[in-house]
Amino acid sequence: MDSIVASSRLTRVAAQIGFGGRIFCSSSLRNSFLTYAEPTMALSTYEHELHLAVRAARLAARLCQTVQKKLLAKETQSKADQSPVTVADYGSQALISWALQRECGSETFSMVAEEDADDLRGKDGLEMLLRITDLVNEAIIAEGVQNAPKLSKENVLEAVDKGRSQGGPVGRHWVLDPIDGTKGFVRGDQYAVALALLDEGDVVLGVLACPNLPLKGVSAQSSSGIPVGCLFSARKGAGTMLQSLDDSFVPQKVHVSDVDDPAHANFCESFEAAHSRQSLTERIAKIMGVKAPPVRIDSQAKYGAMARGDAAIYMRFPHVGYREKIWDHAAGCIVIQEAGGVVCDAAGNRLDFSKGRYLDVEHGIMATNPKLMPTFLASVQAALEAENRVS
Ligand SMILES: Nc1ncnc2c1ncn2[C@@H]1O[C@H](COP(=O)(O)O)[C@@H](O)[C@H]1OP(=O)(O)O
Ligand SMILES: [Mg+2]
Ligand SMILES: [Mg+2]
Ligand SMILES: [Mg+2]
Repeated sequence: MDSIVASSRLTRVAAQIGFGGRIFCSSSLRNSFLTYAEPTMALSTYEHELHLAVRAARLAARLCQTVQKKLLAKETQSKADQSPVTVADYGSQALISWALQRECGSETFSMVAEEDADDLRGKDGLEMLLRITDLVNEAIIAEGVQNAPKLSKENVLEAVDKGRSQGGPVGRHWVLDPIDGTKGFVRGDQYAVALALLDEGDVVLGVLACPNLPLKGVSAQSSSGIPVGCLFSARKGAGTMLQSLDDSFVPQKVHVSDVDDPAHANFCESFEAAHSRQSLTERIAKIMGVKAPPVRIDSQAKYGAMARGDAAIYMRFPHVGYREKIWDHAAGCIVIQEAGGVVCDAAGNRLDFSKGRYLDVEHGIMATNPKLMPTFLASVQAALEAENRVS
């Protein structure tokens, strides 16, 4: 049975306790919570942690939506257009860090996240820090969190700086991109709050909150009145679920496209030409026999869209010298894999998230269904060889 449906009883109990009660994450303490909540109920592995991740990502997504609305309506005073984005990045990271530590305890908590609080400390960062602190407190109040103390600016700094962990192959580490796709966020387009859990070097769960992604497929994007706001969640061995961010949509299991003829396949890639070598991806598509034009979307929303079959192929080939980070792919990778897809680098290696904050890959990252993967890999290698011959 899928994780979201199977956890409905726990969800009810946990929802009653909310962020006001502390639900522990270590297995012994978790059992004590379960004994208290429901003596006969057994939790599948990581089910409880997935529930916490979904709640935390949803909370952060609401903060991002608030900031994005102000940004687009130009209600926010802007020294530079980047400023409100930074507020949302920090706010999202602080909220998720705070929410997870509140539930899991802070003693053994480890998080590898994109942002740190260096720029917020000191005089120049004070105004921004105060705005972030307000946003975070407003989000906690709006969520109706019981017994939540008001966070001070020092609490916010600490929460953000909890993301400095180096990760690695031992123990558990949360992996967070508080806003993935900053450029899409500024444009009013796609972005994602991406949260995953690493256990002994393996990604065991992932959540992608995509506030602007249409519920009915990415091609519905331009039509007005189409409901938006998707939340993808995946747990090792339990599949990938899609639910709406506002809970108006019954959670359902999703699968990658099963198309096996490249002529009927489409591919997705970065919206930003500066993030991906679009001449290379065009060449790969041509060699492979893909006829449809690329679907260009910002952020890991691409992985979510692909997990439900909006596109059959994912390509990301950054410009030479760019080094990938684990928070840009951990959640998206398990969302695809649990939906039946395969993710690897251009040499066919699985992605290794156990090496620290960086993700070292050969040339780029690719994903598709198992039927298309051999042709896809061969096409990528042919395109890279052709490129080498030319240069
Ligand atoms: N020069 C770059 N090349 C590739 N990716 C980049 C570059 N600069 C930032 N990114 C990151 O690429 C991701 C966006 O992916 P996409 O290009 O598929 O939309 C984000 O994680 C973004 O960081 P950030 O999290 O700060 O937005
Ligand atoms: Mg990112
Ligand atoms: Mg980011
Ligand atoms: Mg960034």
